[in-house]
Amino acid sequence: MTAALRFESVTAGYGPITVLDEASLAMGPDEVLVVLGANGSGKSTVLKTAIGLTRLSAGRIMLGECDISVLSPHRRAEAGMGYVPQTRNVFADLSVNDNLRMGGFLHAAGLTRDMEQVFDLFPRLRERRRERAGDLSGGERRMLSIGLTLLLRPRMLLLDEPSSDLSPAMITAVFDAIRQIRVETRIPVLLVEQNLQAGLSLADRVCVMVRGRVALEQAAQELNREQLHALFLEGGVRLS
Ligand SMILES: Nc1ncnc2c1ncn2[C@@H]1O[C@H](COP(=O)(O)OP(=O)(O)OP(=O)(O)O)[C@@H](O)[C@H]1O
Repeated sequence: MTAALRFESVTAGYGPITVLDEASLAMGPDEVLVVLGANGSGKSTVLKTAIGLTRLSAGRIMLGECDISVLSPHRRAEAGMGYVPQTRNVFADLSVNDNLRMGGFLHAAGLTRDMEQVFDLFPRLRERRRERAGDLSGGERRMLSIGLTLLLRPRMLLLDEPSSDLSPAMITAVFDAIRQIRVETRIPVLLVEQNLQAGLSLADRVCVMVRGRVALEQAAQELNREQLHALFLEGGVRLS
């Protein structure tokens, strides 16, 4: 079966700095692949490399049967890669409604329906749709950020630490929504997480990064907790 996204011995980084060191991983066409690892192990760099924001010095990246290693980020977005960054990417001075109207400009004909789908996923956004995005809580902004990406009708989702800086209740709401997106669309998801419990709750496959290398890639069901502990300790983080 052809993977939806595959890294083949990818070495990549920022300018002269190498972060990913011959990283290989594969995400099936109907799969949630969760990338775990300690702080600074290179998780976010995996996503940034997937969407073309780093310098690739060796290896290649395949989107289905296509080698996208030299495609620009906007071509990768056109090819259906929907990226939700960790940092806020909403227009603080615009209302929730106007953010979504701007985000949905590519599919204007179906915008009303698409916006309703976003509001169905995130009822909290419907309640606050006339308020400035800058006045939303961190969790609500994360919801809006995911909603904006969904309006592009992506063929895969790449999510960078959707749990970061959120309260437990917000983490539950955001992860329930990701689960719902999967039920409705079956699109594959590449999810970077530091929150082990949240990440594992969605994972079909797990990949653990240690200092820029893929130290483990395995079906979530087969995951050996001891091995996971050892890898996190190697990466400098003690699991609770
Ligand atoms: N724009 C950048 N320029 C130079 N170095 C960077 C840049 N972004 C990240 N790095 C470095 O790359 C390494 C991996 O960072 P990355 O953000 O991928 O790790 P991470 O596993 O996602 O960490 P965290 O969980 O803390 O977000 C770190 O040493 C970091 O300092």
